[in-house]
Amino acid sequence: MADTMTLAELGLMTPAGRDLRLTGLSVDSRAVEPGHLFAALPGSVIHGAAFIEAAVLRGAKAVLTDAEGARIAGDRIGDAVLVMSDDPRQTFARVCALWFGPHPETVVAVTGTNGKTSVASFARQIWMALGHKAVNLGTVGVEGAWSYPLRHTTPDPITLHRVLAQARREGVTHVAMEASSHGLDQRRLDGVWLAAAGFTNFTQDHLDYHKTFEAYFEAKMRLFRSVLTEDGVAVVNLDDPKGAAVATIATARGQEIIGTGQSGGARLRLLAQRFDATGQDIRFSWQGEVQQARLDLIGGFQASNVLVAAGLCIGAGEDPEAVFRTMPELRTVRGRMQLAARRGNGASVFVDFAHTPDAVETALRALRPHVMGRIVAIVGAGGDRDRTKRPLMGAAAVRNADQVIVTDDNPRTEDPASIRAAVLDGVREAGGEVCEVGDRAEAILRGVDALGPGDALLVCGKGHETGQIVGNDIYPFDDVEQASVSVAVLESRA
Ligand SMILES: CC(=O)N[C@H]1[C@@H](OP(=O)(O)OP(=O)(O)OC[C@H]2O[C@@H](n3ccc(=O)[nH]c3=O)[C@H](O)[C@@H]2O)O[C@H](CO)[C@@H](O)[C@@H]1O[C@H](C)C(=O)N[C@@H](C)C(=O)N[C@H](CCC(=O)O)C(=O)O
Ligand SMILES: Nc1ncnc2c1ncn2[C@@H]1O[C@H](COP(=O)(O)OP(=O)(O)OP(=O)(O)O)[C@@H](O)[C@H]1O
Ligand SMILES: N[C@H](CCC[C@H](N)C(=O)O)C(=O)O
Ligand SMILES: [Mg+2]
Repeated sequence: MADTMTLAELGLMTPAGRDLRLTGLSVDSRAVEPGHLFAALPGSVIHGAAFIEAAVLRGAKAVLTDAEGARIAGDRIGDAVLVMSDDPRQTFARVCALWFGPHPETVVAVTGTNGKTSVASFARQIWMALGHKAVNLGTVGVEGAWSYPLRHTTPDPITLHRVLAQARREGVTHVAMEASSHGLDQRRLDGVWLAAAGFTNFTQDHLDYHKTFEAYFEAKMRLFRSVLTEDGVAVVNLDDPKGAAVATIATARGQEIIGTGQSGGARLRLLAQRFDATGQDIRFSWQGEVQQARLDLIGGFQASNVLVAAGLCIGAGEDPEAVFRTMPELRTVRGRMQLAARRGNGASVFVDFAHTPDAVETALRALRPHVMGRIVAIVGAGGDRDRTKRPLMGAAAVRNADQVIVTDDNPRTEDPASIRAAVLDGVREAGGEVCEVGDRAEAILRGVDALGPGDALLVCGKGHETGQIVGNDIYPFDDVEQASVSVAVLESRA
């Protein structure tokens, strides 16, 4: 990382052709230190230009903004130098890349409503099995050959480039990162050079932010339209209804396509799956050549994620045969169809991160072929998030489970009872057996108690999370731990 850099070294031009030396970068006026460049970005709540005066008072020497920002700032910019850009978020992302210096040699990114963390983890596991020093970066932080906590799935460009440059210094050569729709829309990863980019699927989420399905899809497509260059490889799950549209966008950019899935046109094509209690065997073909592999992973959709991950590794230069040989070593991602506990009567408890209608449906349907008895589902929806998905999640649960318990999942600043009521509306509309248990620990206990021999419980929504967010507080809570505790309590009573 540079101690200081000039505007010219960062590729920034001022209207008067002035240059000056900067001591740092910030997007938040409260983080500005003397000599910083302050990026006054158009926000979803307010334009950052409203804070230019505060940033200059704290010593900002240069301000990067757009025409609207310059208008808002007026003469409050004082002696600081104004740098204008039509797309200041993109310019800022590129500035961050230059400031923090090179990232690991090979970076791939994956987008999609569901499956990003799983694909990123599988790609990292494949690389590590092949002897590379690799990490995945996203919802679960940075994991693998080097670890680092993160607050966002796709961090802001300052954090992202600081962390990537540090990973390189730690000897990391390969990174698989998640590209969230917020991150893509806000150009957070526009300064990253990608070898390959992947698409898993497109269903409902985050409409609170994007407003329409079209805007949500277009945000995701920025990965192929803008971030991945022409010589990058696009790995596209063609089984998704939007897969063909994604492939068309990538082809128009001249990107090489690796299609995955059951579709006839897939270069990495899934031919057959056979499920058992601990995982599945898959038959697939690579450019027509048939292969077979054992996956110790629960859920048919995990095979789809594994193929996208394999495609990304091949797209980034690995030998396909070597990649396929690593498949039996892949382990489930924390909190994704994770076997958390087993009762004395043989019933299993799985913890999964399903927090969208499609994920709830996919996860429950995927569990079915692994289970001989009934399936009980625990479901809840997050507060301060897309409200329209709540009844749809309830309906998805009741359509695909034999019994449903509705509970709380991070109510945040909303009234938990009204979130549960919205989920219950969906359950009742679809018809089916349901009970409401607000306290999540008790819901899990009751779910485990309901299990007979051969039954399974799927605890949806929190996956790897270790807290329940109520108001602005986070209370320690871990579904995997609660599942074990519940089994222990019930077995000791038996
Ligand atoms: C909705 C959203 O993504 N907001 C992000 C966005 O904020 P914003 O631009 O809308 O902020 P704003 O409040 O309108 O303020 C505008 C500008 O003024 C600046 N400001 C504000 C106040 C002040 O005193 N001084 C100041 O300079 C802000 O830094 C900002 O640049 O830009 C900020 C700075 O980069 C981010 O911190 C912030 O992420 C918030 C914290 C967030 O929670 N984001 C979540 C929703 C998110 O990004 N999630 C995704 C997806 C997860 C998933 O897949 O489910 C993720 O990648 O994690
Ligand atoms: N390919 C898939 N198709 C449908 N559902 C999936 C798929 N992969 C995972 N899921 C479901 O989505 C949940 C979340 O998976 P994962 O964490 O990999 O997704 P993500 O895209 O990273 O989510 P987030 O946007 O919250 O970061 C899983 O627990 C599972 O229920
Ligand atoms: N990245 C997602 C995770 C949701 C997890 C779920 N437990 C919830 O709180 O809704 C979000 O912040 O919308
Ligand atoms: Mg994720």
